[in-house]
Amino acid sequence: MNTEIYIISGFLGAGKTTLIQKLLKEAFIKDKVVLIENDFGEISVDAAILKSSGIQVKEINSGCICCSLSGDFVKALKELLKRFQPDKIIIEPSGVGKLSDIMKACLDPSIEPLAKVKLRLTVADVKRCKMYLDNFGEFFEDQIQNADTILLSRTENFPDKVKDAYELVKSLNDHALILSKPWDQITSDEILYPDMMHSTYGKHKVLSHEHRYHHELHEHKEDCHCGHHGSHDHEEGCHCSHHDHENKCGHNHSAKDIFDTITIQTTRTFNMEDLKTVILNMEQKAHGTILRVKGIVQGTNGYINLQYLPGDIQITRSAVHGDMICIIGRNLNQQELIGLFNGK
Ligand SMILES: Nc1nc2c(ncn2[C@@H]2O[C@H](COP(=O)(O)OP(=O)(O)OP(=O)(O)O)[C@@H](O)[C@H]2O)c(=O)[nH]1
Repeated sequence: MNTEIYIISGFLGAGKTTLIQKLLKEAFIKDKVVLIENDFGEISVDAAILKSSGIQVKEINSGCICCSLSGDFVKALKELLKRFQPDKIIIEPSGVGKLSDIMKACLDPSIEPLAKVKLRLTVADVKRCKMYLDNFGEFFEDQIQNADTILLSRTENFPDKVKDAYELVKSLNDHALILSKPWDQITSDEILYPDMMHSTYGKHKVLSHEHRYHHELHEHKEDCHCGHHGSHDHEEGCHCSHHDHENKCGHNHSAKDIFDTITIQTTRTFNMEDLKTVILNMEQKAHGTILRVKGIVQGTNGYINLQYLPGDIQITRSAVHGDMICIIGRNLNQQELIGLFNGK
């Protein structure tokens, strides 16, 4: 039997890892699952967290799957399929990865006989999606436009943002199913088998997955406006958003061109208050824009899980051990940030 591939994409901090934890617990509990993690730092914080779920995790770090590692990714995927013969593979691309690139790899002729993409899901944060679209549209749009299910996150915290977020993602992709229920009210079945379920928000034309992939793979004629061009030849006059720029790295920009990532290993023991102070100083010292920070560090009473998004800091106890912090942003001052976390 073919392995099923589930791609869980979404911009930085949208909730991909949280969703994967939910799926593993609720829906995939009896399955043999391998998870492919492509985190943005040198060490994957998400992989460490997800390994604690007891599943096989393959980390692909330091770069986006799509660009520098594209050949390696296909190779790694093939090896995993042959070695583990899993029922399911979950791929969590980096928050600044492009879903179209992951799809391209999964449709590689060497993968197709072994595994089929069952779901392309993008998580979109209702609070930040407009900001991400305005500032990092190339990545955000690609994730939204290539999804067949879009799951809105943080809807319970920001109910007033749900309608606008819904309209925004729908304007970018009107063939996807958009799910907007708070996650504690939505079952994994509703997420994974949406063809049988209904969304809470508006009516959707729901295509079966089979139909969607067929749609993706059909031949694109000159006047085709389907928005899902994957592998046709792009002429000069073509305005679709999926050009294969074969002369360069495979697409317009890779995450490395746009984002700075800093990985800090620290032996420092933090108390909660220290860490809060560091975070408060961080935005000032960074000089540029910090988009996401996450890490696991030693605390005075056990390990601490740090999750930061602009305007949102979460510091909780961690069952998983670690000594690493990853920061992603733009125009960051690396030395200042390393010094800050190391107490210098
Ligand atoms: N309240 C609320 N919090 C959420 C939701 N989704 C994610 N979070 C929180 O947001 C933070 C980031 O979530 P992750 O699941 O790590 O996000 P991610 O997309 O894997 O992040 P990156 O891999 O760094 O891009 C965590 O602290 C989560 O608990 C949601 O729907 N509601």
